[in-house]
Amino acid sequence: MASYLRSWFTSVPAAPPVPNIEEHEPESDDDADTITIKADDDDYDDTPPAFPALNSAQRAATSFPSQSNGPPRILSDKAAVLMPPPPVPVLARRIPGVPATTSSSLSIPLTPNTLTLPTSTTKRVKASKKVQLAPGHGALDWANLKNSGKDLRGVDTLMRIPPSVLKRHNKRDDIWMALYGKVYNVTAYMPYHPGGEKELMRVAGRDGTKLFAATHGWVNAEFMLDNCMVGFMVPEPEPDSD
Ligand code: HEM
Repeated sequence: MASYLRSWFTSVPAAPPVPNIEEHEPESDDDADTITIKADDDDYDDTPPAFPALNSAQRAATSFPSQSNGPPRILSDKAAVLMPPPPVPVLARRIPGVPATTSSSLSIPLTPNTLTLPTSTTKRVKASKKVQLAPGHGALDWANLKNSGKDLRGVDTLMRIPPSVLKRHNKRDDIWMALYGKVYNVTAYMPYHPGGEKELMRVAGRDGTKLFAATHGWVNAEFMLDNCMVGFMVPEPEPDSD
């Protein structure tokens, strides 16, 4: 057994010999076919080529004598001859809130009223007085009802209506009002009014033009209520003097 093991160990082949690498200086640089790889990085010349090339026509044509051969000159404060800055416009020099004192004909007259800065950037928003309308009573619903062909006037013909007659129609279920000289039966419109029925009742049976214009002059009541019109406002007739 021991002899077997001995013979097994002694028959293991020996490791291959490590080659010994040595650096050699090239014998001669004159040989053009030989490319020599130098071991030391310090021997490389990393300077970039001159651009434009030193012997280029571009460089020869330059008008700066100091630049003829070297790299471009960097402008220093001393060497640079710069244009003076443009004059500052009069308006740019104004102080907000202070009227301009200049008498220049081109300056805009500044008054504290027009140019004072707002003291706050918060926009004051007037609280809306719109009411929650019942379902099915929006602007479109009213437009549909108005154009449905249903009689919303309650009268056969347009009439001449004096204030005394208008005054008789001042109840929730029979409400007329005058707007810009025309009289409307707004009974059907009541539940559709975004400002609520209470607001309309304030002008029930009287001329509501002033209040209407003060609240929402932009609303086109003439169009919205065209099928509710019952007549025109006229002055009260003179009592018979018999
Ligand atoms: C019968 C004629 C009238 C029509 C057709 C009418 C129509 C309207 C409409 C379309 C709006 C909504 C406005 C919007 O969206 O900004 C509105 C809102 C309002 N209306 Fe009238 N209106 C009438 C008469 C009046 C009158 C006579 C008053 C006052 C007495 C009044 C008081 C208001 C108010 C307070 C609002 C809410 C405004 C808000 O805070 O946004 N309306 N109305």
